[in-house]
Amino acid sequence: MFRGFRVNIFCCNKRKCEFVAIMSTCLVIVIHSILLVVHLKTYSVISVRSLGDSNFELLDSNFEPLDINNKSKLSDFVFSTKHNQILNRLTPVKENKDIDTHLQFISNENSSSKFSTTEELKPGEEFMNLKDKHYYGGKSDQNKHGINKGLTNGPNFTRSLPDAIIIGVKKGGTRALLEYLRLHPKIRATGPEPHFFDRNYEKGFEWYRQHMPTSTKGQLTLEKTPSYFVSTGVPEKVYTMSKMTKLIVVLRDPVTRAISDYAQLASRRPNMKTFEELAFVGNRTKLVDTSWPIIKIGIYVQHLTKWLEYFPIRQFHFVSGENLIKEPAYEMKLVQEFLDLEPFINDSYFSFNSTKGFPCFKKQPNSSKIHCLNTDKGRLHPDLSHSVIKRLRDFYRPFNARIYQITGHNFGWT
Ligand SMILES: Nc1ncnc2c1ncn2[C@@H]1O[C@H](COP(=O)(O)OS(=O)(=O)O)[C@@H](OP(=O)(O)O)[C@H]1O
Repeated sequence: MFRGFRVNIFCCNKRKCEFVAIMSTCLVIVIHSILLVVHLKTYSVISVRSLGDSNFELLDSNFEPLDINNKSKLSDFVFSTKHNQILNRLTPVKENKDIDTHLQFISNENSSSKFSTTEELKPGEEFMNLKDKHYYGGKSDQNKHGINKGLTNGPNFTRSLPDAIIIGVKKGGTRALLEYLRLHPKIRATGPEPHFFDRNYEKGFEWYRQHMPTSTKGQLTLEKTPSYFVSTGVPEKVYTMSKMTKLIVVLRDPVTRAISDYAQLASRRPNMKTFEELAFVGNRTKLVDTSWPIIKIGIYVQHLTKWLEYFPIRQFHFVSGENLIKEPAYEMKLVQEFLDLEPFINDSYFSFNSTKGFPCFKKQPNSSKIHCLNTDKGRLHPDLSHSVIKRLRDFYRPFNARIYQITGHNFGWT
């Protein structure tokens, strides 16, 4: 009877009836798929950004920070609301020797049929690609250039363009400085280098902001990309973002900096020419080859002059790369002053590791756990002859003298 009723209502003949049945089934499938996608997008995936063993943030599927006290949101996941317990439920964060930021993309345990795999993302590249796909809105405030300074993601969280940038120099000790600065509760810093002003500028400031960590009111946002110091056009672009940006430069003896840079390159390219072959030109004259980027980076005054066309010298802070190793707490005191921060990072955070020959640090002064930078920081340098070193020192001396004058600081490079 029911069959007859359906046929009477929808179908004039059998073929038409079959057609209606197929179309209805398709419609139901499409509606289900849409609902599934909406559900997945909204609830089923979260990411976790680990900032260290006890420090991390949870982001929802739109990469909005999750308020972990908001149980209604978390109830979508089978997680305990305690930080460590949440972390324990993830596949272990891959040992991160360089304490860079790691992201993990995990499935909602409630919806294993939808996402059955756990995908681990590498820091940096993958993190950025993934985030490119997402955009989240929110209230924003604009600076005088019309660029949004901050984007509000709820009552407490904001992603802000950086207040300060460690712009250089490559192999100066920039990673150490950034990791030390992270110890300060008023500082939020990116792990990977965003390379916004030298490689990703065309992606726009919104892209840049997405790569900044979340921060709360009163916290400073920071990033480090050492190539900014020497890259053409970067000073103007940073100025366009904000002429108030504070600029930090870690300067290291340009001779040891060049050797360090070479050691890094050579470690990746086994058949590389020797340092001497690359650093000098002319068989007899043996002039220093200023076109070799490794040499060119060390002519600090040339690069700084370009920055000074846009920023006054008072907006820079120069850290001695050598002293950052000898007296990290003292250098940190100066940086904190420059950033108008309470002096928080002091001697009690550092512990010199004589095997490594470098300071390591604790995340809490009374903690027994000591963190050191990866072994690619503090590499063995190639042995160069005295005459090679002397020629390089003679070459850099006049440029160094100008740097001492401009910065008002004698770095003591002989
Ligand atoms: N605490 C601590 N641990 C290890 N290494 C330290 C530290 N402080 C400063 N340094 C020095 O940092 C040098 C690497 O500099 P960067 O971090 O700026 O390098 S990079 O540009 O980001 O590749 C690195 O250079 P090399 O020694 O030539 O490897 C170190 O001398």
